[in-house]
Amino acid sequence: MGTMELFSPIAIAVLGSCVLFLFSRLKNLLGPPCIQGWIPWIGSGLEFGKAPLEFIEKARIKYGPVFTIFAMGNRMTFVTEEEGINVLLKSEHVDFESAVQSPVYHTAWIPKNVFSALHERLYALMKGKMGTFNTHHFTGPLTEELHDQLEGLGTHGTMDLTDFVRYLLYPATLSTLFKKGLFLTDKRTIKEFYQHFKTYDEGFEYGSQLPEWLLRNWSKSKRWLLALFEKNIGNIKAHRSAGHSGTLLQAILEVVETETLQYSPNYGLVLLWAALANAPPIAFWTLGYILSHPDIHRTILESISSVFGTAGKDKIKVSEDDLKKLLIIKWCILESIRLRAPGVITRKVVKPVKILNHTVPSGDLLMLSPFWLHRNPKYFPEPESFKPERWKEANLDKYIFLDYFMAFGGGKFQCPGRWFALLEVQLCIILVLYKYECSLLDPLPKQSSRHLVGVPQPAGKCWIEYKERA
Ligand code: HEM
Repeated sequence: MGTMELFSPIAIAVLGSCVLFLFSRLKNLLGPPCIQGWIPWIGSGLEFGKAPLEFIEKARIKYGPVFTIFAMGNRMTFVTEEEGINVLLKSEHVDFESAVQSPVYHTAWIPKNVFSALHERLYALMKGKMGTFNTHHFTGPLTEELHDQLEGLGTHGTMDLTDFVRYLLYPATLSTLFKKGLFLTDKRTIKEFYQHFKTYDEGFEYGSQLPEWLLRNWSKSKRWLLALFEKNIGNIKAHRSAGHSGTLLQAILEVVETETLQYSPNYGLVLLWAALANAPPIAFWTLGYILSHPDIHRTILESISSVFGTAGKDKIKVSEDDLKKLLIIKWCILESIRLRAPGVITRKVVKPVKILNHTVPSGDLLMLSPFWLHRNPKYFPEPESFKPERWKEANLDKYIFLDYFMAFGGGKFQCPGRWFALLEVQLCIILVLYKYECSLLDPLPKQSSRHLVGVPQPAGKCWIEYKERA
């Protein structure tokens, strides 16, 4: 073969792809162990998709503290211990925005350029408005809204606990963060709203990855919710109660509209999901855990009586001081969040990073599972037990959680709604247990392991019986 032939375009292309192939194998060799299945692109997606939470824990046991799962064209590298967690939370070479841009586009049609242009400003705004200096502004309005809802429950009844907490928290959250009385006005809209939000929330994870034509019902509900915001956006912007600086959504829309007039309903939808997807299931789990631990239930009732007296009929006001005296309830909420933490948080690797003796290549999604991290006995002794008293060790006065508690994520973009979420669940539990004698009619269900995004939902129904205190 002559030199000219050796350098023909075909030979160069073949040689080039061999080098690329070898290079990618080498990258894989240096990278963490990879579970890649045998079907191109889908990889281990089929098995992973069936029960993702269990799949990642089995992978950790088999492959060690850092491993990669290849599924649906994505490389997801999981970190489970200090070294990897530090990289995920602190390295300059991993990025939050690049990791969530695509899911945000799929779930709310916000284009990547708009999202990047606005994200830092909106995050700073939410962190301020719902931060520790400001949460006390929400205590009064949330309490009032919850009282109104409790009145609708009557003197006694039975209800599915999931519906019970939604019925209390959806209107209270929307009125406080969006606009008083938003959406939930007449019976028909309430029913439709609940149905569409449920479908949207349940399909959120698939919707964030798969093409929309595969998910017709989900897509219909997403469009319905977007149309609802479109119809109401003028009204939301116009409505200001006297002497108030406006709601969180109003402030967000002001910032969005400095950049574009087109995507206000889309931002409404993102905030709707963030505000309603996690806190109500946490209220479910907390009430569920309290009511299925008689000693803890009794201690809580005693502390509520010592602060507000025993009669359950008054529309009590709750002060910051009262909340401090009811620390046991906050511990129960945090312990429930520990045990029912989101399946994953994620960042994108933008420059290769070294974790233990592996190099994780750029383009990988770096993933951490708060749910499993909270079950590591190295970080939380007796991890499966519901032990509110472990929160004694946390410096909650200084707003510091326990080490390795990662349910709200961490680093620069930790959940900006965490203090608001804790407050609303606290108020909900106080007011329910003050007004009603409650008991569960079913054993507390297990968590569903179908989803990785957000707080796990219960796998089955659980009914609550409530009766006004004499
Ligand atoms: C117990 C309830 C909640 C849990 C467990 C939770 C958890 C989380 C987690 C894990 C993240 C990702 C953080 C990261 O990747 O480091 C997040 C982000 C976020 N959360 Fe929450 N959250 C809760 C309630 C709320 C509430 C009530 C709001 C109210 C609006 C909210 C608003 C947000 C927003 C807007 C983001 C995205 C922040 C960004 O774009 O940078 N969350 N949350």
